[in-house]
Amino acid sequence: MDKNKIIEIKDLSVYINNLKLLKNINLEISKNEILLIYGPRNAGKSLLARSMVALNEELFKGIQTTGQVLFLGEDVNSIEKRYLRSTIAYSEPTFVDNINFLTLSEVFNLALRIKPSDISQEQYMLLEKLNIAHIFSNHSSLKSYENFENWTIGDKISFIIFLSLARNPQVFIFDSILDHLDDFMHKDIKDFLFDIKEDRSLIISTRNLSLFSDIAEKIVFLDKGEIIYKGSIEGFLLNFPL
Ligand SMILES: Nc1ncnc2c1ncn2[C@@H]1O[C@H](COP(=O)(O)OP(=O)(O)OP(=O)(O)O)[C@@H](O)[C@H]1O
Repeated sequence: MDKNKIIEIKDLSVYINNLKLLKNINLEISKNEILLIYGPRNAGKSLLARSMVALNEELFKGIQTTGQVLFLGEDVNSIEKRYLRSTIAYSEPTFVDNINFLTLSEVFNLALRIKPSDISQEQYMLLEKLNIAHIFSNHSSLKSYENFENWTIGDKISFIIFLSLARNPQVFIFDSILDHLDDFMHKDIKDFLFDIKEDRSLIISTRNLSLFSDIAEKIVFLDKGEIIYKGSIEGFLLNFPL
């Protein structure tokens, strides 16, 4: 098997209530690669992204899948879910809202089994790169950020990336979540993602190609559940000028 091939999708179709919403998808994702899943609203980006962590069946009734999604050669449906979702870190915009139901201490305890004030030097440096170290710089700041309602959306997205990284995943999937960053955060997060892609794969789904075309190598253009184009960004822009 090609060791660089991390995810392989073979003739994947997804039906909900007998409606074919993803149509015969074939796709490979390799190590060290940033792949963009690009397409308009309802193109099927989330269905495709979630199929890589076997999540659609858990979320929706009346779903039927044909074809296969392989992670390192193994069908994702036969991989233990907890392991699958720590090695493929999937995040999407509802995470940003759902985190409001917990406090910072609770999230730290659940995810890392430590208190926010007990982070290591290494973790602090990571938070610095993600632009959120100021929150962890002293007790009074930690106190004022204990409630996530006091965080900006950008800070919460950075924090979600921090938590995913702690589990050392081999693949990151950002399902539309990075579209919610402002321009200032965008540049820093993109630099950060470019740094961490070594030995990993990054999959970014977006409706806004121009935000990520400078860091991605490969693009899949989806429309109405079908792959319309798959290949290099340059090739895409030649065929489908923005
Ligand atoms: N649970 C569901 N029941 C019925 N149809 C669904 C369900 N989930 C998704 N769909 C349909 O599947 C299609 C693809 O949806 P999906 O959420 O994957 O699109 P998307 O490209 O991620 O869109 P967006 O950019 O708006 O997030 C849409 O037509 C959507 O209406």
